Amino acid sequence: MDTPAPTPADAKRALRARLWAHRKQRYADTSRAEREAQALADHVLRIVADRVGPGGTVTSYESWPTEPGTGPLNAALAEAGYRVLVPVTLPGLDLDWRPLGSDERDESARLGLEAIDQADLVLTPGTAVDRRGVRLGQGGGCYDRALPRRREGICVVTLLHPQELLDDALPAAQHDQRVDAVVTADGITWLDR
Ligand SMILES: Nc1nc2c(c(=O)[nH]1)N(C=O)[C@@H](CNc1ccc(C(=O)N[C@@H](CCC(=O)O)C(=O)O)cc1)CN2
Ligand SMILES: Nc1ncnc2c1ncn2[C@@H]1O[C@H](COP(=O)(O)OP(=O)(O)OP(=O)(O)O)[C@@H](O)[C@H]1O
Repeated sequence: MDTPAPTPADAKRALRARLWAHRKQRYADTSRAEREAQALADHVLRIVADRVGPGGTVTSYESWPTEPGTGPLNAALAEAGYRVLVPVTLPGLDLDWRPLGSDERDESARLGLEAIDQADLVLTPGTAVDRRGVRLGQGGGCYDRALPRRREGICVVTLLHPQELLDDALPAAQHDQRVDAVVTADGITWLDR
């Protein structure tokens, strides 16, 4: 019997597994991770300075191990007087938002699903992005649900490791929300969309 042809979802799953294995191997070296997190912060702060007014709102996130580190970035944004919101993942894999520094378990700190409409710039995690701005995430579809609630014209910037901006096209589905730019420790790339 023939093996069924792989679906786009199968292709995404296989690609995530490959890229995550690579992250695990390369970023076991914490000094490399720290160095790259600082460089990433410097690049993102340039975009923020260009696009977000004083005291404006940026949605960021608290990085997991082996993701590009957002610790130095989030600290620098707060220090510079920006309002930083981070996601809270709800049971249905939609995203609520809370201020950076609040307790994730404190339900009274939550701002609601619509709070992404307060953002002047949206930063997202990701696993890979292609040259058209198609983003591969964690596989939950969380950002695909949240991004349509941002205000019109607000840029979406995905933070990746350098080798995760792909020249080969990613499988794209109808629900996939495209991103405007990728920032890695190597610099900023604005994408054709
Ligand atoms: N640091 C960081 N924070 C982040 C993200 C991220 O990528 N990085 N997210 C980026 O989106 C959101 C969390 N994404 C999530 C995606 C999937 C599952 C999850 O539980 N997945 C199940 C499978 C669910 C299903 O298939 O329906 C699992 O892994 O068992 C949890 C969180 C918000 N916060
Ligand atoms: N707007 C939406 N409403 C309901 N389900 C959605 C929506 N967007 C995506 N999904 C579902 O979420 C699942 C995962 O989508 P996908 O593989 O594109 O996630 P991802 O972009 O990698 O994840 P994430 O955004 O969490 O980082 C798919 O089964 C998809 O059908």
